[in-house]
Amino acid sequence: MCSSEVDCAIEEFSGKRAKDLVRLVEKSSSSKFKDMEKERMCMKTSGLHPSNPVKAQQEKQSCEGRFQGRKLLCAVRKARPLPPSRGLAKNFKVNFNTSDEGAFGRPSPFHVLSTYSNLKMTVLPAPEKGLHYIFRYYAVPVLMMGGNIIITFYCLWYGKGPDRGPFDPCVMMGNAFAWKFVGILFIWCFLWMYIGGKVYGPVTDYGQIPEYTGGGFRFYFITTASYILLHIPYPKLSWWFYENFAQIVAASHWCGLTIAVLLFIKGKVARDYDEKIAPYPLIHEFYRGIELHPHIFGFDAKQYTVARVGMTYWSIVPLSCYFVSLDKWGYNAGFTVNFILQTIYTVKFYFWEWEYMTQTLDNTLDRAGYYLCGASPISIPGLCLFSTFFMVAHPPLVSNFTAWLLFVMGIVFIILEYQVDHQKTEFRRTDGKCLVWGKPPKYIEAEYETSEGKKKSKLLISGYWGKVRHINYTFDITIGLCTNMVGYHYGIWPFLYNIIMGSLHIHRLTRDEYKCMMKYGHAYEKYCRIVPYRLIPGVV
Ligand SMILES: NC(=O)C1=CN([C@@H]2O[C@H](COP(=O)(O)OP(=O)(O)OC[C@H]3O[C@@H](n4cnc5c(N)ncnc54)[C@H](OP(=O)(O)O)[C@@H]3O)[C@@H](O)[C@H]2O)C=CC1
Ligand SMILES: CC(C)=CCC[C@@H](C)[C@H]1CC[C@H]2C3=CC=C4C[C@@H](O)CC[C@]4(C)[C@H]3CC[C@]12C
Repeated sequence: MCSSEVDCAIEEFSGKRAKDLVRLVEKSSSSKFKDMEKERMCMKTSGLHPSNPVKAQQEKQSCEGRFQGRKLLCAVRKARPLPPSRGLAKNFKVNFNTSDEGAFGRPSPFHVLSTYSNLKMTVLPAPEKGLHYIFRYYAVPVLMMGGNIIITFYCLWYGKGPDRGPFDPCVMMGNAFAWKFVGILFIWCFLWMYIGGKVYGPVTDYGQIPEYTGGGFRFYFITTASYILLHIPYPKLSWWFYENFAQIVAASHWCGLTIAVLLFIKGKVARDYDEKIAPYPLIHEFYRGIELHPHIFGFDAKQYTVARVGMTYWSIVPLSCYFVSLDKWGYNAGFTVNFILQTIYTVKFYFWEWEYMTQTLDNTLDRAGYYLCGASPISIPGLCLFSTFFMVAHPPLVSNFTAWLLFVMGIVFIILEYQVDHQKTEFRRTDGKCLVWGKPPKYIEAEYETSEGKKKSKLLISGYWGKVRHINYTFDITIGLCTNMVGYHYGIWPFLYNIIMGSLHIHRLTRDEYKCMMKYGHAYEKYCRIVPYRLIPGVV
């Protein structure tokens, strides 16, 4: 006999495990994290823990009762009916009706767009079908891929300035110069993947040790120097580059798309690791990617497409556009500032490439699909560097003083962003035995589960990481603003990168927090309580 309506509902749900789960949840002191914590606990109690994919797969059936969990919670809380489906995670949400808002707040609307890729798709059962499913797994990939192409080519046409002529869709096929240029660039980057020692990333939960090519800094200098030296035999090289830029981006896009298709086929038929992944609609898998660290021709696909091909554009686009602008208009303080800041940002990237490859979400959470590998060869030159291209035909009108003030601010933000990223890397590298702002760091001990059992980690609460949870994103946004602000007289156009990357940053931070919450549970909740702000101290 059940002693109460609540217990009846619990027994009806799935026995003692569920009862423990709900009681634990109800006891939880902080309700702002209940949704996430319940999700974790349901996964644990039912064997569906994210870090135990194989076991999870075997026991997947045993979580059948989770759908009744929603019914159960209504009884437990005598609450309002649950809100409509939120897709993937919904199946585990035993109680969604928390009225508390807090540091973490309600699951953000940005979750809808999230890929949650490293949360072991194995353990997350296929989402329920419905409108939300169609939107998230069909519409979002199509909109992102289609939108990316349409916006890029429209902007590249418009950015050419008053003498642009009518829009010609044939640019999307490239031309002979563009294909030669892109062919050489891709092959050059390809060859450099074999030069330089090996660098290893953190072992994944399914036992893969990601392997990357070192020597990024040397690659950057030799590539940039070679490009500059090529101007001796071909003095008009920068002009050719600028005049054929849309075609170059188009050819680069076809190459990126081909790599994304190859990665998709490889993920379907020849995975490097037998990581169990739940099936999703093909278009979503293509967009999100299937494998986490696929190797093609013996090297890491994400490093090749993002850190080598993509970031090479970040070096040669500003260089070419600056040469052309000098030729066309002479010295312009605004353009000079834009060029120098873009260049320093690239140098900083290569200086920090190892940390990018081993520590960042792109490489620990995101999979190798269209989003990273296919889009980088088009989006880095076409969107990230659009403002620089745009300013060739629309020279900045800011005063020298404003331009150099923005320069100083940009440099300060680049240094700050580097310090934030480096502070975390050093802290993790030394396992907390380092100085942060001259003092031994404070941290929260966190624990997470992997297929080899429990592991320990630390969450830094000193230094920048003790002030705001994603202050590196804030600095990244401000670097972009200082770089492009020199063109503000031309309205919204120079800020295209800021708008798109700003949205990607917000999407990214929700994915990151979701990942950390699932990985560390209460420890991350504690971190969010100690450091309640996400981007700006005292504000948001
Ligand atoms: N210009 C551009 O287009 C973009 C630039 N960037 C830049 O790249 C850099 C890296 O960004 P990204 O990888 O997204 O994010 P982060 O460098 O913020 O890395 C997030 C990860 O760091 C760990 N972590 C979080 N909080 C703490 C803490 N308090 N102490 C210790 N470890 C913690 C967690 O991983 P774990 O599981 O190891 O605990 C978390 O998943 C940033 O500087 C960002 O601005 C990023 C995106 C786009
Ligand atoms: C669909 C669409 C528009 C996708 C664009 C995705 C990519 C072009 C970007 C996604 C993540 C971006 C980056 C992450 C981190 C970086 C470190 C920073 O120091 C340099 C820039 C970058 C490599 C940046 C580049 C663009 C992305 C790969």
